[in-house]
Amino acid sequence: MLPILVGESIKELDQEFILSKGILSLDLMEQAANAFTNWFYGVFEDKEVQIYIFCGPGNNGGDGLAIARLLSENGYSINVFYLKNEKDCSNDFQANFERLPKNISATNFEKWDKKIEDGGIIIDAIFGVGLSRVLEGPISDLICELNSSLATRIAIDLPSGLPSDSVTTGQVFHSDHTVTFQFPKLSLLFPEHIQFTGDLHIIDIGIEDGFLQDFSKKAFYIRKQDISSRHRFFHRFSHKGDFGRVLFIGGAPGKLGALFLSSYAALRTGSGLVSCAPEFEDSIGIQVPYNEIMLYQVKSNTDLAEMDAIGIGSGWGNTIDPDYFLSIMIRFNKPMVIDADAINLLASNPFLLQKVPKNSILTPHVKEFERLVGKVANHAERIEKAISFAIKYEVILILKGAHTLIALPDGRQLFNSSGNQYMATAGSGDVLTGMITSFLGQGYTPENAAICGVFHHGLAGELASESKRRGMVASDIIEKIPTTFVELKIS
Ligand SMILES: NC(=O)C1=CN([C@@H]2O[C@H](COP(=O)(O)OP(=O)(O)OC[C@H]3O[C@@H](n4cnc5c(N)ncnc54)[C@H](OP(=O)(O)O)[C@@H]3O)[C@@H](O)[C@H]2O)[C@@H](O)CC1
Ligand SMILES: Nc1ncnc2c1ncn2[C@@H]1O[C@H](COP(=O)(O)OP(=O)(O)O)[C@@H](O)[C@H]1O
Ligand SMILES: [K+]
Repeated sequence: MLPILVGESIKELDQEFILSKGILSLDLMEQAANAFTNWFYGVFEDKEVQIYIFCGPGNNGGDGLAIARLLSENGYSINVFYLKNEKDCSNDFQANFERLPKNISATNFEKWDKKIEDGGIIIDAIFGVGLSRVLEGPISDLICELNSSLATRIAIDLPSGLPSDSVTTGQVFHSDHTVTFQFPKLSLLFPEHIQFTGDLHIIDIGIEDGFLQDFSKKAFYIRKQDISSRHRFFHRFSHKGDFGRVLFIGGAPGKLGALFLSSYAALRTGSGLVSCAPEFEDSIGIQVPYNEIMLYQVKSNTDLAEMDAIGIGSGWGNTIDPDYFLSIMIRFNKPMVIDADAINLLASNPFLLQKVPKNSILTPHVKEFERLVGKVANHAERIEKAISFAIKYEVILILKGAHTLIALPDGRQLFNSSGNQYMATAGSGDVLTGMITSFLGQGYTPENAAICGVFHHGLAGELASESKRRGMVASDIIEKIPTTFVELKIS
């Protein structure tokens, strides 16, 4: 998985990498500028448009100057604006300033006539990871002016004004695209920063993943290539018992659909035998809309240990007796998947939290999470609370949303890359519960079940939205689960 570096380690990385390779920081800047322009050529082919590059005094500005040169050599029309005179800028800024071709006009930003031609592109190379304080004065005014323009806006490494791993209260560049180097900066994954980040592109500037590993052992970004090694593989003689027997408990009157969505998602994820136990006094007469799903009744003497995994909470309602939940946890006594109303039950009966089987997987959305841990001010605090919760209760806490966070009991934090906004539709969380429970029942470790469930769920959502967009519903995600195995070449 791709390490996410925070704080001082970002600066150390740069230094150690150039030392180990025996190259200059200027060479690494050139690699970064080449990686950026290669991305740019793929997205913006029209060389007639005017490109306005705003360069700060540090190495982010240096990147901007190197990019200006490369784009100009490739036939694009470039206008450069700098914030400080050359002699007050970083060494690599100065070196790239000297290298600017004569045909590029470079002007102090205070002399800018504030004109942007129709269809123009603004590239923000003002500040990157070296931001040291909130923006103010003329720089803040400049960003405000740029944000009001109709141009396409692109940020290099980070939108200027955004700290790399915390929230900000100041002015920030609003990007349509953020092209960040090597790994996502943590703050780019915060929901409250979406208007600053725009579409996130992580580009490789030549620092190997192995090299990054030494700088972060805690936070990681889950990508497509991280998934297949976490899967179990089945052979020709595998039988349905090998694929696991799973049970879903939930579905109070009026909320049966949630239970069926979880159950059917588990079948599509590969479970051998799927049962569901709706929360009805007499559930035997209930029509299950899928022939493959069995009805089950949880009685006081039912041997739940015969199940390989249990997913509990989808549409369970708010009238469940906490002692009933406790008896299920005690009788099953293995990691289980706890979602929705089961999470609400834990939140209102904290004594139950101590009884949750170790390594269970909790999947709250933001509101359910706040019921568990109290109000939070921002996503940075939410992440901290998720980490502490997972460590304290020795569970896997999956905080759902864009870039879903998987907080592990050993303190590691994994951020998901798959999925999109069209997944914000009723029942899509129930589908996730079904998928994770299915992998758990197929014999995956809780960590691998969580990672595979979250990644495949997001990928299924992406595939379903290709033709459905905002009309996508949770059942469409389920129908695309099998295709995710094809896409990832999982048998
Ligand atoms: N890491 C990598 O792998 C690679 C990194 N590279 C690039 O380097 C970038 C980091 O460069 P960097 O360290 O020079 O910092 P940068 O963001 O340019 O800003 C520092 C300057 O801004 C100033 N300043 C700060 N805040 C301010 C404020 N609020 N208001 C006003 N001024 C403020 C600060 O001044 P000071 O705080 O000292 O007063 C200093 O002059 C990184 O994001 C990436 O683009 C690539 O080239 C190669 C690979
Ligand atoms: N913008 C988004 N990007 C990626 N995934 C998203 C986005 N919005 C929602 N999702 C995913 O959709 C699911 C929604 O779950 P949840 O809120 O529990 O829905 P419900 O309660 O309706 O089942 C989560 O897995 C979440 O990660
Ligand atoms: K920037």
